[in-house]
Amino acid sequence: MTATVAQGVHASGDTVVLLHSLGTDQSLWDAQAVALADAGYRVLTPESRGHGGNADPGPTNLGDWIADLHEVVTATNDPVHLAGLSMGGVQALAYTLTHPEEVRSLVLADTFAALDATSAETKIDGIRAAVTAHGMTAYARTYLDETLTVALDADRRDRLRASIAGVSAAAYLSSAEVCFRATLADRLGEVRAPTLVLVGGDDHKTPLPLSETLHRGIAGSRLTTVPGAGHLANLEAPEAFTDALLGFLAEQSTHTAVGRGPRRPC
Ligand SMILES: O=C(O)CCC(=O)CC(=O)O
Repeated sequence: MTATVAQGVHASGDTVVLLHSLGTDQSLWDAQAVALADAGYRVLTPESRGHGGNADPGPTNLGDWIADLHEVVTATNDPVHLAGLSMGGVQALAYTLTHPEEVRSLVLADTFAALDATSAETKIDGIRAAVTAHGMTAYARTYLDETLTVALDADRRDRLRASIAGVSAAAYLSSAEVCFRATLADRLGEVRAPTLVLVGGDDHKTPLPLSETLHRGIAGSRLTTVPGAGHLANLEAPEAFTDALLGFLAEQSTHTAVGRGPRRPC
């Protein structure tokens, strides 16, 4: 994974690692990275294999993602707050189960621990057929039409479309296979990190029942619905999503988080 630090203000607080979804890149987190940096966190937004600036051909199993993330986290020399959306949430959960001592807190947004096997294979078959027959440029348009429930501004929508179109079909498919075939539901009881489960109220890609399963399985977890948002809840309702994230992290942080307000220079 390539890792970049959000343009730095207050970079001395706890580290928050934000993991993007299938087809997107670190810019998925632009709004939250700025808000978290303003609140005093050090923010890392690594890019998954085959996504954004990460030229790797794609993962072969969950272990690849865990190993990549281990490099990012160990370089911080400190446990991190780990947040992931959809595919990023699967990565965050798998990482927490493997390296629990490195995770201060966990945020699982619009994601799942396991899909039922039939719907996982149906999703994978659909992606394989679409990206093979029509390529990623066409797939990116379909993705936006099927995923967004809120009209993004034209520039944001274009950047999202370009990030998806920029992923190779092979990397998209291998990432989807690893993500959708994850079977972590039986291990939710092992999670000890304080956990926030967030889901867009109109997320029909990873709908509420999947988040309810996470919430039920992870002792002491909190479930928050983001009203008026779909699958990319942090883009579709950035204020509400960011407020929920900041509020949760403030309770878990070892530094005193700075409140929302104008950015201060380093
Ligand atoms: O590619 C799709 O149609 C859905 C992607 C998905 O649900 C996983 C993700 O957003 O990470």
